[in-house]
Amino acid sequence: MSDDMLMHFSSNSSNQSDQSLPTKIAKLEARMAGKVPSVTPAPPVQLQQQHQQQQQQQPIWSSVSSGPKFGPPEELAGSSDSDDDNGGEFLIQANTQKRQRLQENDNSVVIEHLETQTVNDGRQKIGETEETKGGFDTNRKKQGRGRGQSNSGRGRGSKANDQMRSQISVSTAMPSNGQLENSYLKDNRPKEHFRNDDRISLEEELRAKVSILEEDLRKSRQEAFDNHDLCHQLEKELKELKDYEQQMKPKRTKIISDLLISVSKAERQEARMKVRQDSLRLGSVGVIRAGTIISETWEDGQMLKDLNIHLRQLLETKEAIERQRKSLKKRQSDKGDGTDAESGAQEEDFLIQDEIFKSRLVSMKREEEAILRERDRYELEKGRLIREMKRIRDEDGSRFNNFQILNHRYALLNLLGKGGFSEVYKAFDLVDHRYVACKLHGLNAQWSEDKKQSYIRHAMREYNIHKTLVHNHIVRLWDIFEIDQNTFCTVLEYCCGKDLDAVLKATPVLPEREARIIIVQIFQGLVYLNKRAQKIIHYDLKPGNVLFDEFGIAKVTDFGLSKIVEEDVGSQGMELTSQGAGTYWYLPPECFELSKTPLISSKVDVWSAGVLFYQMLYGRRPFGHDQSQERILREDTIIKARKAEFPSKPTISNEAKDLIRRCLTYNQADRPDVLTIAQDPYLTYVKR
Ligand SMILES: Nc1ncnc2c1ncn2[C@@H]1O[C@H](COP(=O)(O)OP(=O)(O)OP(=O)(O)O)[C@@H](O)[C@H]1O
Repeated sequence: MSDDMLMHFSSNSSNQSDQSLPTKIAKLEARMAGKVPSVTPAPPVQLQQQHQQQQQQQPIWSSVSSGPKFGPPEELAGSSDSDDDNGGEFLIQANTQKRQRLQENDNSVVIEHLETQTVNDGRQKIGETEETKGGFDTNRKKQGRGRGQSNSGRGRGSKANDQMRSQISVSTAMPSNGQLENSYLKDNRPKEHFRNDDRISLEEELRAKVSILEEDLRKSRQEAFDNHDLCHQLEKELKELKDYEQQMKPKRTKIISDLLISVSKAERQEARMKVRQDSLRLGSVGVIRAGTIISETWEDGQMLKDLNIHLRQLLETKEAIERQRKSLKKRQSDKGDGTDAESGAQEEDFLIQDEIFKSRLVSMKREEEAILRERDRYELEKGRLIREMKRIRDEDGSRFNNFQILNHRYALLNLLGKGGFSEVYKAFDLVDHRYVACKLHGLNAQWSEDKKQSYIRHAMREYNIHKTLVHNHIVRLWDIFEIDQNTFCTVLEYCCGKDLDAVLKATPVLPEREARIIIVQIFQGLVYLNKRAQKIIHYDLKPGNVLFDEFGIAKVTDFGLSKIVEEDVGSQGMELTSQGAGTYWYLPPECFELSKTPLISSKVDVWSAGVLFYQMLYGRRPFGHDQSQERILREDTIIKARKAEFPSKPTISNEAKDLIRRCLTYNQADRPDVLTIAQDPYLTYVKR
């Protein structure tokens, strides 16, 4: 072969795709010499080096795997044709290689063992922290998990693992090509030459990987340790906070109750001061003694005295003017009918004089009416003052007036009022942080055990009915507990507005629009009571049992006399076994039936609501308004209450009157029940 050609081939040999150059050169030389060379000439040193480089440049997966599948790239397969041409020589070489390989086998076993061990070591170490199922797959899973847990871990560990992953994916993606495998086996010589170096570099590579993984593991452990530490620290802080909260709770409670007590004390002082001031104007309670009997009497205040003096003066002046007018008329008639000019002037004088008196009398009438209105206002103020005086007196005499905390929870503040057997206090719930009304039921210590038991049974019945009621127009009952042997407490939703009784005392006649919305709310509460599985008759609907919250929402309260309607009750109602002491002005005729046990139903509440509505509109009750309870019973006032009369003033709509008539239907059988009357168009606010 010429030097030029040799140069050409040697320069081409730098092209990595031609890996069988030595063989080709040998073939060409033989062809040029016209014979097949008996001994293949040793490849030039340059080519040997290139071949070595090619071996080294083979991807890592080819050295990791010792199986034929992972053979060299396809150039080897491409050179197989020419290999067939000098097959004999190749066989000799292959045999020689076989021998060498046998010698090396021992070494390779050692190295393979090492490889396996290194990989296993790596796995084992990883397995110390995470579950290992074996193989790279497991490693991959770990890597995935690690990524989720630590970003830094991803950067370090993932590079090595990505490399491994690519090796695996390439190896699995390689087609199993028999030709390729054979050619690889046949042309295995260069590999044999570099096997040791490859194994060493592989070993180093694996070691590097293992150390990266170990480093990763160390860092993950450190992170886990740090997190554990942090967790521990947070737990400790939480516990400290809880302890602190626990420690502070009584202090906080104390601060809240102290503040509430200060406010309540200031309110008490203010209330007493106002009563003193109002007393000067409106009057006060004096004591009169008649022999050994001491009784209280009301002494009017300056306001009423002044009004009365004014009224008296007005009357006196009015009488004087009337007298003057009479004498003027007398003089006029004595004079007779004059026809001259003088008598004509006198006549005009009389007329003017009379007109002055008449006009004065009219204006005095206006003044008198104003004074009478003032007197009415005075009476209302006097009533409010008397109630407030009574409340203060009750508060002063109450054994719960010293701001006790009941049941470790309810801070009692000021007395709201006193009922027949109970005192109602405004209180603050220190647990739920809201105002409540605590109704303290006191049993008279003088009562027999039987009477006490009966009272408790009665109150428990009320509680059991009331506690199940949850409606916007029914006062909620939150709690019940015993205070001592003779006292227990029910905790109610606090309604800071006045009750309807107080409203009507201050303003006896309400505009129809206001009265209507109040009665609509009461009926909504009643509808709720009648739509439950266990229907309830309130039986004691009256202005004092309708409370208002801060927004003016009306709520029905006091279920002390209420009755649960039994399931098998007929259309006429259930038997009224315990008559109770409902307020007679508001009870229907059937409740006064004494000849037989009355049958009652929700129609009782319909009647009461009718009386309430009438009272709001006309400022008086339809039956027995000025009568005492005792007189109503004695005179059978309600039994005789066949028809309600409607005063001409104030003017009330026919729809309102019709509703009242329906509610006050004398005959119980003809009276609509709650659910029926609730359909009345006057009680619905649907736009038409
Ligand atoms: N939940 C409440 N919120 C605000 N004030 C209330 C509440 N319950 C009752 N009161 C007020 O407490 C006072 C006494 O109430 P209580 O129900 O004991 O009296 P009563 O109805 O007049 O008496 P009785 O129950 O003997 O008929 C009344 O002025 C009432 O307005």
